[in-house]
Amino acid sequence: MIIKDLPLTDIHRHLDGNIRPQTILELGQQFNIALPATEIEALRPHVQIVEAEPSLVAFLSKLDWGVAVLGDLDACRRVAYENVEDALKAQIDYAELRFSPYYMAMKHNLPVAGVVAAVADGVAAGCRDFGIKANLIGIMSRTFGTQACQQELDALLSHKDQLVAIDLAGDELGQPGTQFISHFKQVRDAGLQITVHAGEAAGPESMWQAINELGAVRIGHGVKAVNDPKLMDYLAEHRIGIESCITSNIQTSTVADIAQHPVKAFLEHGILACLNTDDPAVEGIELPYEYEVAAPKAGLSVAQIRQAQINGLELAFLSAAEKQALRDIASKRG
Ligand SMILES: O=c1[nH]cnc2c1ncn2[C@@H]1O[C@H](CO)[C@@H](O)[C@H]1O
Ligand SMILES: [Zn+2]
Repeated sequence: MIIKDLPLTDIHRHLDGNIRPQTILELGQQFNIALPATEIEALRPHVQIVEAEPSLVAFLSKLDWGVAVLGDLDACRRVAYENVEDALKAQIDYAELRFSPYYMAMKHNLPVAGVVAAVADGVAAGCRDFGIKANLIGIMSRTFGTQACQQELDALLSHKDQLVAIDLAGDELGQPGTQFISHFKQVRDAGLQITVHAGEAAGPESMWQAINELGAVRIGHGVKAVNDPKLMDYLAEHRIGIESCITSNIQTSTVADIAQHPVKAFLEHGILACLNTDDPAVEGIELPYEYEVAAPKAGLSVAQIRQAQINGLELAFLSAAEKQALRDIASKRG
């Protein structure tokens, strides 16, 4: 259940994993790109998860058509803008939208820094038109290796004033965090916050590495922490946030059975875990589904779901004053 008089946040939401199937069709037409289908229902299984995929990497391939139709910077601006509209429709008060400019630029050789500017522009226009608050997190797509990530980081840091944090996403098993120590030193030197996808495909050691060597203050997914009691204690004690994405974890086969999802154990342990979507259009879900269907199936009580909602704002990369402003707005409407 969503508590109406508390701010609703989605702080783990990939903008480039949330490109509408209809927009994929339209942009495909606009840029003369041959898609696997020309009609929305036939396209859907190519861009959306139908049943759980065998692995994270298999799941991630479903994002590929969405970025394949980004034929110019205006297309990037459009999907960024539509993402804010989607967030409003999902009742979200504050979103942290993350995106990988290299991944978005790749297919049509767009200028990577240009993609960052276009996304920032589209999100700013969306926030003005739809009246919600959003910040941007820049992603380094580890799947494409360390050199591509350095190029991606250069582009992101050239627009660092538009970003609140940097993330590392993609193939966690194939490209371990140990390869990205120098990248994250640059992120810390630039004064940006750090969240890292870890403990999703790889084990708890990947989370320790993200915290100790990369400087992560939040972890995306982190499901494998349940296998490491010392890490559970550490996360609680040091207030390292866990950005849980229950449905995503089922669809990537990271968690076999939703009733066994570790987010309940995290909350019981006093860890700051919150509920998020990950890639809503690809998953075919939205944030209310995570609160109203997925979280109860994962065994969360009403009080635990409420705590998760509170944690989402607590973990947000916002100042205390910005958080209070969001609380004030929500309490008036409740
Ligand atoms: O659940 C996830 N785990 C790891 N990486 C992800 C997930 N969802 C999307 N991406 C990755 O994020 C970038 C686009 O924002 C891409 O690198 C995509 O593969
Ligand atoms: Zn993610």
